[in-house]
Amino acid sequence: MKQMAAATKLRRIIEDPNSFILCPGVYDGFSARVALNVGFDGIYMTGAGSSASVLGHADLGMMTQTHMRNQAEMITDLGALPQYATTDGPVPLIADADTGYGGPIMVSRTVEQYARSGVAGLHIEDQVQTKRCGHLGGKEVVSRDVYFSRIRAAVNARKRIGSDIVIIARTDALQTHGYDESIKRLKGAYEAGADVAFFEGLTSKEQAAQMIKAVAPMPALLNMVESGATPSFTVAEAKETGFKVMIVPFAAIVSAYAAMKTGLEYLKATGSMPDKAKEMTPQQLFRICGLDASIQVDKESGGENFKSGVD
Ligand SMILES: C[C@](O)(C(=O)O)[C@H](CC(=O)O)C(=O)O
Repeated sequence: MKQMAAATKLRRIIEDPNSFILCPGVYDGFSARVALNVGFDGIYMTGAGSSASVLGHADLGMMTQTHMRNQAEMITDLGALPQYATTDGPVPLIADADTGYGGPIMVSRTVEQYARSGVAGLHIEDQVQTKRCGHLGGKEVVSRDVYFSRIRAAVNARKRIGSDIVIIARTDALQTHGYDESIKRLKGAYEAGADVAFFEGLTSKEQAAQMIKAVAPMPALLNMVESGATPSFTVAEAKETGFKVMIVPFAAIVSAYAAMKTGLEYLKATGSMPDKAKEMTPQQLFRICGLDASIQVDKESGGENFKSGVD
């Protein structure tokens, strides 16, 4: 059976009144592998995490469109591997697309390229080009008209290439323009053809519930940044509030940071790795990254490169 595109798969989930999708944030090939091995139905490419991983810099708009697209494509390639894809297609990736990286022409190009790279959904926001993480103070947003032109460019691009890629309209307007303006922006984005509402920086559970009602029937995404502007929601709470999608951008990176720091501090202090880390063999590490599937490819092709195994 021909596989459905990941975008179509995500679109069906969003359109199904009984579905909900939880996507942990991944930021590179390794974190994507770990999330896929754990078995999530969808994954999220965090721009903040990618910026930290690829550039070693904060989420201040330093990642270019090319960086982000390349990163997204590497991750969708992994989610399409036979060991992760289901009969109805690859594991859907929702990818951060920041401001779309320019005017309508660049937004359009971003949507086309993300779609061609197998991205299932992407979010475009209304921050100025010198953007920052949505949970930092001092944000600035563009006018409603400029924002809507970004959304229109995204929707037109999707239609032009006949893709099902899910367009998620994000607004960062709460900080400077307030709740009502943010709702106007999301509703206007829906009228312009966006599929999902992403109200950045919701400050309370009541506000989240109010927002869901206000934007209905537009489905909504919850950005669960722990210790950010938004209170902590469990998946059960997000579902009950009426969200369709929940992303947890820092799920992998904060876990990785804690473990990395502990291991490195231990090495520095003692001159040796912690016992737990020592237990992992190179083979085990590479098995996380598909070692056995790669060896199988060689074997099935008549290759003899791994005849005597790797163990
Ligand atoms: C969702 C987000 O765009 C991301 O890059 O993951 C960030 C997360 C963060 O930096 O807190 C955002 O909310 O702006």
